Amino acid sequence: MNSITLGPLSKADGEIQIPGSKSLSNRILLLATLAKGTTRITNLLDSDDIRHMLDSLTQLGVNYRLEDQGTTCVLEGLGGPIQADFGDLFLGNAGTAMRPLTAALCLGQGEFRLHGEPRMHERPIGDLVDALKVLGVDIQYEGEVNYPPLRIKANGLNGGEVSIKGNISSQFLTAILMSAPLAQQDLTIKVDGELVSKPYIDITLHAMKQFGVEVENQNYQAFIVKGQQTYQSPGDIMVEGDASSASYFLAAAAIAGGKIKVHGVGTDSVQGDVKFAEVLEKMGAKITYGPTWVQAERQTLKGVDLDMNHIPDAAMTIATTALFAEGTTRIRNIYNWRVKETDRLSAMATELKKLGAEVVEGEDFISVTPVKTLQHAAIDTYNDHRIAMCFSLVAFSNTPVTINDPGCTSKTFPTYFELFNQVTQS
Ligand SMILES: O=C(O)C1=C[C@@H](OP(=O)(O)O)[C@@H](O)[C@H](O)C1
Ligand SMILES: C=C(OP(=O)(O)O)C(=O)O
Repeated sequence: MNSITLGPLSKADGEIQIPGSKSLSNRILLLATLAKGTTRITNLLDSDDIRHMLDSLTQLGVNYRLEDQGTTCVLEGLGGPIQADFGDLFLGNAGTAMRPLTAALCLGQGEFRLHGEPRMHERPIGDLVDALKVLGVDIQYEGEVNYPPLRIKANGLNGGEVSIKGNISSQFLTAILMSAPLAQQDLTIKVDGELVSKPYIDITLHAMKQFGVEVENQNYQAFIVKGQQTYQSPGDIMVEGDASSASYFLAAAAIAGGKIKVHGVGTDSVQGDVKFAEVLEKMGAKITYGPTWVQAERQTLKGVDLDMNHIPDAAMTIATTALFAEGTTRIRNIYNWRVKETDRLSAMATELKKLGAEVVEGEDFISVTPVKTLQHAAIDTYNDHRIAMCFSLVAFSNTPVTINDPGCTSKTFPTYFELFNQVTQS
């Protein structure tokens, strides 16, 4: 298997322009498709998750052209539902393509099959399917109940009232929200139980607003959306930098000597993962912000004990940053790590232990206590981009680290190791 060995490194210094947000790129592509008018999207992320969305749009007859090495997309909106009669869509392991497209395809009239990589077929989607069935959709599982592949015979989406469980993934609610304005009547969506990853709903509502649709948000417990609306293209729209991708560079500076300024995310950002910088600050790092940048600088770090349900992706970066902090770090309320690219709770515990760290894996938490000297280990990445990226930080210890299958960062950040090498020194 392909692998890279990094470090030992002693310094992280420089400025980084972070690539576009995955969450915003896929939301904007879908909304631009449903909207009236042509949208010019700049700073689009060029990665596997976005390519799966774009390839699906091509198959569904949507016209767009890519410019600037895939970071600009000029897309002709349909001014309503997707018109295709048929589609057999491969969505890799992109939750932000699979879940929103499942709901959006129900708005039209065609027959569709949605499938993905083997892991996508292990990631639950039953809560979304149940809600779509209540809204009158003919949607079936091809194999195991609750998991893709799915088959849809679309005939529009009814309005009315629907409940959706919020405790597995916020992407199910995001999916229904984005399609709701094109439903046949007004729709009230009630959230059943706890809503995980709540800030991602703010990203959804923000993107919908940019396309001219307002949602009544009743304290994240119910959402009211008027039916029979038309999204309006804003014309030009820029995708802000990816706050989860920024986390690795901010952590690198907080751990190593030096200073890193990340451009593309800042106090103006709509992404919840910007709050990762606040966690670093709580650990002791020096953080400064501007509207579109964040800078981190090293100070002595100490462990924290925090609920990180709102920043599940960036929380993985905290798990490896914890190796450089005094005392124990406990990351709580992250149950849904288990249903992402891999079972992240189990995988993170296994790989952190390989380095010699003391790790406790709970049902919904992980705690990490560092040791003075880490052992050299070959880190397995489980086809999980974030495992590859967050373990690169181990290179700031006195021992090198080997990352197996580093190419898996292509899901959201194909140029990660290139940029990491640019701002780090031995
Ligand atoms: O809506 C989104 O863009 C996302 C929501 C989160 O997933 P969950 O809601 O499943 O936690 C996050 O982990 C994922 O990377 C992107
Ligand atoms: C959970 C993630 O991805 P997805 O959008 O496929 O859910 C992630 O990027 O960490």
